[in-house]
Amino acid sequence: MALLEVSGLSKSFSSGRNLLGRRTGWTHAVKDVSFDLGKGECLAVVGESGAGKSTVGRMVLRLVEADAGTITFDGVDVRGLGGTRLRALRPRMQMIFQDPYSSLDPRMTVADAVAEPLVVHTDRDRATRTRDVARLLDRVGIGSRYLARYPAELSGGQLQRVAIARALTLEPSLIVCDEPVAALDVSVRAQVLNLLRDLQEELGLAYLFVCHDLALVEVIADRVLVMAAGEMVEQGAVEEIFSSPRHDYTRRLLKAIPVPIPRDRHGKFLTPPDYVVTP
Ligand SMILES: Nc1ncnc2c1ncn2[C@@H]1O[C@H](COP(=O)(O)OP(=O)(O)OP(=O)(O)O)[C@@H](O)[C@H]1O
Repeated sequence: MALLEVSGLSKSFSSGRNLLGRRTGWTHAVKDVSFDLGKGECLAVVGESGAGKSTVGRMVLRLVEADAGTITFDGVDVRGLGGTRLRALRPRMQMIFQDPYSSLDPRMTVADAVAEPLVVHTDRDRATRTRDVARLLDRVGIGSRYLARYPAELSGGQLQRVAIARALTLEPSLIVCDEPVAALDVSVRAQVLNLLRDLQEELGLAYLFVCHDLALVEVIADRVLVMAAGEMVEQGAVEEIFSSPRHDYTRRLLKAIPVPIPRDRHGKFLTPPDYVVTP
């Protein structure tokens, strides 16, 4: 059984109101999307802007309510869950957003931001929390001198590492990564991607990796789901889709791949100063 099974997922948003306050139309953001995601696997959801990628990720976590379809996580019908049972499931499914500046509370220190899920969802005492937070921050490459800093004092790359640590606090088995490196400087993208890859391997995490950059998909993902205008275009193993795309739309996306981040012979992204970033 897959960790996550999604079937027939659909969502429309009201796309505006006229002067009388009447709805003037609907955007069919996601139409009949289905996929499976195994434990420890990475499925990339790709497509152009507005294709419906983020909406799929948000529906899986119930941050946006689906209009139709089923979402089964570890055998549990996610759409059927209410209050307490949904809260109980939350720790196991986390999200990393594109913009770490807006995903972290500017009034919380780094230590408090990472500790917060532990305060809300566990009864660990302060000393245990402090130890766990320090260990997590260390694991994502943030030294203890940053514990008392505020988000405004950190760089984008450091903040995204803090957001990753926060997502890991409750030991999730699935993380929805919504364009997690798109807002970062090219020079730190590779570092954050390597971190995500290493964590996935170490912790057996499954990633639903929303992304528009196919150059990253080739390295980070096992399988890829291509979306256009809310619909599934095709899905399959990355090698299969990259070497023999069945659909013209996928071929166009593949042609538009920007210059990839260089990699070493093990597939690890090279980080400066191993290569020079030319803007
Ligand atoms: N909360 C919302 N209210 C109204 N329309 C929305 C909302 N969220 C998304 N949409 C619309 O749904 C469609 C799909 O949006 P979505 O953000 O899922 O696409 P995307 O593929 O992730 O694009 P991007 O890469 O630009 O984020 C778009 O037309 C968008 O404007």
